Amino acid sequence: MSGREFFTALPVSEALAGFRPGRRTGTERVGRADALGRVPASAVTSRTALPGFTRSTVDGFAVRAADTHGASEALPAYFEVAGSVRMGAPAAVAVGHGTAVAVPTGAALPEGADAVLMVEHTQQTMPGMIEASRPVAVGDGTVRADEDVAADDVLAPAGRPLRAQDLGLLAAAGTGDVVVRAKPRVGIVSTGDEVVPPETEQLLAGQVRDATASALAGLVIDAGGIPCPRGIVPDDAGVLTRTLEKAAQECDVVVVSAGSSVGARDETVAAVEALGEPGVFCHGLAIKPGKPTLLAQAGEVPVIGLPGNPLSALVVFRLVGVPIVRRVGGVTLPPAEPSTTAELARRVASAAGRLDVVQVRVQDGRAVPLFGASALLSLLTTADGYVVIDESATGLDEGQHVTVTLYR
Ligand SMILES: Nc1nc2c(c(=O)[nH]1)N[C@H]1C(S)=C(S)[C@@H](COP(=O)(O)OP(=O)(O)OC[C@H]3O[C@@H](n4cnc5c(N)ncnc54)[C@H](O)[C@@H]3O)O[C@H]1N2
Ligand code: MOO
Repeated sequence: MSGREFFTALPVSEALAGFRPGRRTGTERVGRADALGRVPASAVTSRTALPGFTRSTVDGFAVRAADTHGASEALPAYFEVAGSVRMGAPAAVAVGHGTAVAVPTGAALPEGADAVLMVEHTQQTMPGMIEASRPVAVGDGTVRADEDVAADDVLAPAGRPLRAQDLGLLAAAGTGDVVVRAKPRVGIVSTGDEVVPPETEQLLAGQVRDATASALAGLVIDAGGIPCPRGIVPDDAGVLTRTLEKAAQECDVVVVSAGSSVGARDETVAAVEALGEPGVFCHGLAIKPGKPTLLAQAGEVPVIGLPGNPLSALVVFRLVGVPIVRRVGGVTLPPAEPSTTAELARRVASAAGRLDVVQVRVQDGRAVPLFGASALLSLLTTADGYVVIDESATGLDEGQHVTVTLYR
């Protein structure tokens, strides 16, 4: 893999498609109660069919559909009620020609029945007799024994993080635990002589509390990973190299923020290069904000160098870092981000060949762009979401309908 020059910024789509480190986490078995958001390592299949028995979907009377043919208000069909089915138990009575068995919603269909008449379409004429004022077709008011899930059907595909409804289906199928990918450990390194721990009470002029590491930890958790804070490294090439080396040995992904621009103290590129083969994949992405982004590999471990400005770091990590963390954690079917469409409240300019990420507030169906230097983190906390202007566009017009990806 060849290194690229900072000022030949790589399009984001090319970076996402081309940068594919082979690292994948191992597998582990987790109980269903702990499986929310976890990623099945292989497809989870059902041992049995569900519901497993033919089931009524209405309160009514199980009958043979043929016995109701032609039934109407004027000329009802008559049935002798042979008994009733209890919930949670097999039907004790069968349905024969001209007989009906009372069934509650969800009960097992009795032998001989092939449909259920809704109670509203029947009338009791005398004790033990009902009349049906409408016909039913075979299968009406029922679900088949394998209609929800057939034996060997996939309950949850490999690579798609488990959602609440997946856990429900696993429970219905009696699946108590799942083999999932281990959560990727993501080493988070902050750099800069001016960056101090967030716990610092009093700042000297020139100092800033480490904002990026805390926010990145949140995004890592969202992406299904485990944040592994590796502290703040001063502007010292040797210390940075050793910190990154150790992080690359102990983590599945390494993220380092700041020092990847072109200033005199920007040591990150050299430190990443020192990690060895295959090395730097690209230095510079065609994205605003976030141009000084570095993608590299230490062996199979992805190393992501983010811009120093916290806003830029978070924008890039969301677009580029989160997919990498997910992939390492075995995600092949990433969840869709929540989004809405809105009318752009004012024109936004953008350069062709560059992806622009515009923070917006959404008010009354309108997306109001928020502008300010990428040094201003409060822009992100004010935003409801963001609009992406892709590489081919040179801006968006006022009144244009745009897709806003929403922050959860
Ligand atoms: N001559 C040029 N200067 C700059 C360019 C450029 O292309 N040419 N790009 C600008 C852009 S865009 C960005 S973004 C920054 C990124 O530079 P670095 O990645 O080298 O980051 P630093 O200079 O170290 O830091 C930038 C800024 O962010 C603050 N920072 C850093 N880490 C943290 C943290 N963990 N928490 C809070 N704040 C942090 C740092 O104090 C600086 O103020 O370069 C521009 N310059
Ligand atoms: O890319 Mo800087 O990351 O625009 O603020």
